[in-house]
Amino acid sequence: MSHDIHAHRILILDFGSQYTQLIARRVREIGVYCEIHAWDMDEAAIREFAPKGIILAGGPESVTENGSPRAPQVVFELAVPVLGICYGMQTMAAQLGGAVQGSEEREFGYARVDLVGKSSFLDGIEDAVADDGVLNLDVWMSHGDKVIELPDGFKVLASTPSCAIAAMGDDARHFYGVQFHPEVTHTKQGLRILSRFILELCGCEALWTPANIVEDAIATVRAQVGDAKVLLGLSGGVDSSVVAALLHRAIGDQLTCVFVDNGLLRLHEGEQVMAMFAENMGVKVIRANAEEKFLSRLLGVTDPEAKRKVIGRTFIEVFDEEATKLQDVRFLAQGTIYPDVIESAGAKTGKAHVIKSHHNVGGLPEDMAFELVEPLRELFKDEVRKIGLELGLPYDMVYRHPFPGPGLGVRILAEVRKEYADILRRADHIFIEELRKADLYHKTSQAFAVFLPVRSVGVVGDARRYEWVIALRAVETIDFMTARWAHLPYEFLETVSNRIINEISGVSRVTYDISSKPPATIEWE
Ligand SMILES: Nc1ncnc2c1ncn2[C@@H]1O[C@H](COP(=O)(O)OP(=O)(O)OP(=O)(O)O)[C@@H](O)[C@H]1O
Ligand SMILES: O=c1[nH]c(=O)c2[nH+]cn([C@@H]3O[C@H](COP(=O)(O)O)[C@@H](O)[C@H]3O)c2[nH]1
Ligand SMILES: NC(=O)CC[C@H](N)C(=O)O
Ligand SMILES: [Mg+2]
Repeated sequence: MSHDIHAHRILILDFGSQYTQLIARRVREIGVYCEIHAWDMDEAAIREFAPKGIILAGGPESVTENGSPRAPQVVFELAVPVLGICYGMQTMAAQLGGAVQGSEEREFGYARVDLVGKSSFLDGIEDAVADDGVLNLDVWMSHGDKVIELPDGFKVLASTPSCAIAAMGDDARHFYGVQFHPEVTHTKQGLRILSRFILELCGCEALWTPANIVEDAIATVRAQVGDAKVLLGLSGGVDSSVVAALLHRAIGDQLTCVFVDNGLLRLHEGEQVMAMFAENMGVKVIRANAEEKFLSRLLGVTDPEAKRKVIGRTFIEVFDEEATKLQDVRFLAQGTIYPDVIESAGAKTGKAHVIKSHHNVGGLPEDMAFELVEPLRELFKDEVRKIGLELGLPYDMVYRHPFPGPGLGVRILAEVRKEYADILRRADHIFIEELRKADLYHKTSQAFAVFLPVRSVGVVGDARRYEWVIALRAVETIDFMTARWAHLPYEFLETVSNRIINEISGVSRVTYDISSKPPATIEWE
């Protein structure tokens, strides 16, 4: 391989902020590999990680409280640049001899900071020049506490009327702190500020590009797998499709995909997956028709968590059966991506509540005979998509909305029955078809229909109708952790509603879900 794309890497220590993943995505966007670890990461592990620079992220706690988190001391002893953002800046100040003042009052939202003092960090980056000749930056703030005394060696780089030390820096050691959030798009020069830190001050090269990532992943998979056989569960969703394309390029015929028709898929999904992979790309795909099996196991099951568990177990059973038929399959490939890894780490440390069990995380049996191949483990969804395009998958496949493994099973708010699934599939298809027609599909992040097991009276062509209710759900989100319901035009919703009620005789009423996440989740179960 021509270069090690992981050699130039940034370490991000997380203090529990909502924005830490966003920082990581920005660093990757700049073209540099990074990892997020908890703030109490082991000192030896930090040394071994050998970062070219460290970012201390934000967090909900207050540095002024006893027992609040601190950065491991080694962070300041590695002789690499360190950037503290918000809580990260505050703890940096406190740990290096400055002082932080607590406050109940939060400064939240847009702010204009004055740039004061020269530094290799912020020089030449500005939004505007005020009448008095002072340079300004438009930034986004979210804090209560503030640094009131600089540590030795630091000077003030930016200030606002309410926050005298809005940025600080020590050019000799390349330690910097910003009270504002450069990772959010509201901070207009945020990406330039982060680029300056990562490319110029840390001296990282931008090696993390789709072409390099693909080349690296192929080499890694070949080294891991040798000439053994690999089985991949292919859903037709973005992640497993990208894994299929990647493995096909890396190991060709050693790859066999199993597409499981569990009876809970979208309309024509099976045919589309087979056409795309088996017919066009020459990938070996087995279609496992397991509708009977899934539906019979789901009989009488109404609890959402119970459904997810039944579906997860049945998937593994089908994979096992197919692997046995193929003989000597040593590896099971999965489309696990970086957010899955971060979120299940959170679940492991007990810091996060289990809201719902995603079918593919932690669902694998302990005594599983396979070794795992997970080439997307380090990637965010937007990176997975870029890799998909790099590998030649069509735009429509790469930019499709995600579809959960339990599929329509968690969109039928009752016992799963084939007649319900058939109605839901058609309603969902109409909704998606209209979104595409109205050029709204790519303006929403995820959209689908939900089957409500409630009967409602209607009148269609002079006749009474007493049938089921369909709810439409469409959201806008970047990370699927939080989401806003999509403000679709009324005329559009009207068209969809009319089509569903007119074309599907089992539906008498359509509603639109106007809940955001939180407090609601994206799926209804
Ligand atoms: N119908 C299916 N047949 C085979 N494997 C499946 C099926 N549904 C899900 N899987 C497996 O479960 C994994 C997780 O599903 P998940 O929905 O998170 O990812 P995806 O379907 O690949 O992508 P997307 O998030 O875009 O839907 C998939 O990568 C795939 O390996
Ligand atoms: O593969 C999956 N297996 C699951 O069990 C599962 N549950 C939810 N989702 C998807 O995750 C995203 C967030 O969904 P929630 O807000 O409902 O938790 C949304 O994109 C959901 O569609 C799943 N995906
Ligand atoms: N966003 C943050 O990192 C906030 C830091 C700290 N909790 C404060 O309120 O100032
Ligand atoms: Mg999916």
